[in-house]
Amino acid sequence: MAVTKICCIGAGYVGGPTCSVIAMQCPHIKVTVVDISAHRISQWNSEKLPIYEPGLDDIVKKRRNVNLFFSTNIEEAIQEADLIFISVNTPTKTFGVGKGRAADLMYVENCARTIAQVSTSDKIVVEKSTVPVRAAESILKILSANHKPNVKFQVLSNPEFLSEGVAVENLLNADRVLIGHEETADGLWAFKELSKVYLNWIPEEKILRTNTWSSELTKLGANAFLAQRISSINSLSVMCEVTGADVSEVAKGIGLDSRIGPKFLQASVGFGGSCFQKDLLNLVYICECLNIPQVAVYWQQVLDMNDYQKSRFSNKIIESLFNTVTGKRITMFGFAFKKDTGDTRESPAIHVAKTLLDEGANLNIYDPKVEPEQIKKDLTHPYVTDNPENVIKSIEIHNDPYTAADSTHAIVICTEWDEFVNLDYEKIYERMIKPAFIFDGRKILNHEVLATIGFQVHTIGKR
Ligand SMILES: NC(=O)C1=CN([C@@H]2O[C@H](COP(=O)(O)OP(=O)(O)OC[C@H]3O[C@@H](n4cnc5c(N)ncnc54)[C@H](O)[C@@H]3O)[C@@H](O)[C@H]2O)C=CC1
Ligand SMILES: O=C(O)[C@H]1O[C@H](OP(=O)(O)OP(=O)(O)OC[C@H]2O[C@@H](n3ccc(=O)[nH]c3=O)[C@H](O)[C@@H]2O)[C@H](O)[C@@H](O)[C@@H]1O
Repeated sequence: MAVTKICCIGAGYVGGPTCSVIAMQCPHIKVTVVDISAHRISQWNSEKLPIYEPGLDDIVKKRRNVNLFFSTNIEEAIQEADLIFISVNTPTKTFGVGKGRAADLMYVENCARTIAQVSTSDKIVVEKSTVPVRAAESILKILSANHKPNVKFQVLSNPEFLSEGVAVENLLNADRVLIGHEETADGLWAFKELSKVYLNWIPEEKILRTNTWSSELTKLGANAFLAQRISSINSLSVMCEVTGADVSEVAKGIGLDSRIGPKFLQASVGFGGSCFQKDLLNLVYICECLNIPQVAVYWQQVLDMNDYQKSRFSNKIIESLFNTVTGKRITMFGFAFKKDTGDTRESPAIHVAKTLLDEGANLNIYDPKVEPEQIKKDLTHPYVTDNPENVIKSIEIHNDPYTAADSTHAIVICTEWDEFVNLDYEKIYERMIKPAFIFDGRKILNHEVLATIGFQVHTIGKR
């Protein structure tokens, strides 16, 4: 069998871009991305895609309705596919056993049940969602217990390593494609079939073959390592602020060691995004279940340091503004969890906004890509406030950075959007209440120039 039809369940930040790139690189394969959300599918079929990702619009325009399809007809897409990616969300559980820590595998399990129920031919089922180690075992058990006669399944683990904002670039030039398979002849066969899809554009030496459990654990481990580097440099940023060292200089000096390397050493307001926290919590929970508390405590510290960094930054804003922000108006530049995405999941900006709102501040928020409705949704979520009406009264969402800064006491940079670097800060300064403050949570601005203009400048990791 050669794979000619792929179905991807889950049209999100992973399923959408990944399948668009597969469709572009494999014109001979029909790729159908399905979702239970009719709204999401209609967005994928519209002019304005549901996610902002540089380069994605072009690919979708070229391949949509050629060999790339977005559909809500999940059963049909599963039935006709040779290979099925499960790319659904695996959020942190919000209830029951493991609440607040374990990954909720409900959506993955639902997919497995649907696949088993509707499949009338053999399938390769590929776990692309990030899952706890040994999740493939549960998927296989569900498939095996519910399948139609004479239908066989192989389950592969093929975790995704893309970063939002550079997803297309990451997918086209992946550092590696990791495929874990069952250690049997059928498992090896399934590995080869999936490899053949990637070999259309990924060099063979970049395809890494492991057993299923290694593959699952590698994904959690990779995110834990990346997050750990950020917490490590953020911990040094605290020391810099009390000693007079400069964290940018320290990071450069550390990163020039070829054993360490320069990436992921950018001190910040703290890491955000849908995965680092979720995957670390999951790793910690797995360690506790495996009765290895020493390892659990080790990784928990990465999260604790991140919480500390987010609180430190928010508290610094209040302290600097003479210990009160009640009734003051503050500008937030950036709401997404990083630049070049409209995604706000676990964005540190939400933490900063919550702290300031709790203290009675009013906020003018500007982000080039986050939808106003999303900002309102995030800031009126029960985790953020028990008084949503009050929050709505206290925030203004702007579509221009200059009006956002008008008559405010301070600007807080929460996201490192390139456009913030080149704004006319003299013009902005003139329109602000004095003394005018800038809190650069991303270390992207020229602080000397800002100080010369008259701003009181505060940043991370530098006195
Ligand atoms: N966002 C990212 O950058 C990355 C995410 N991941 C992992 O990939 C997985 C997916 O993440 P995202 O794409 O960000 O999630 P997402 O929330 O953007 O998309 C998931 C989609 O799955 C759909 N869905 C849920 N259950 C379904 C079902 N039974 N049938 C059909 N559709 C269903 C949802 O409606 C949603 O549209 C997660 O496990 C995540 O940890 C991995 C690497 C990168
Ligand atoms: O599993 C996932 O979801 C993905 O998680 C991250 O990707 P992503 O969250 O999209 O973005 P990152 O570039 O990793 O940034 C995460 C957060 O860390 C922050 N960050 C990043 C790098 C740095 O040096 N300092 C820093 O504070 C970013 O601003 C952002 O808030 C990983 O980088 C991907 O490899 C992985 O596939």
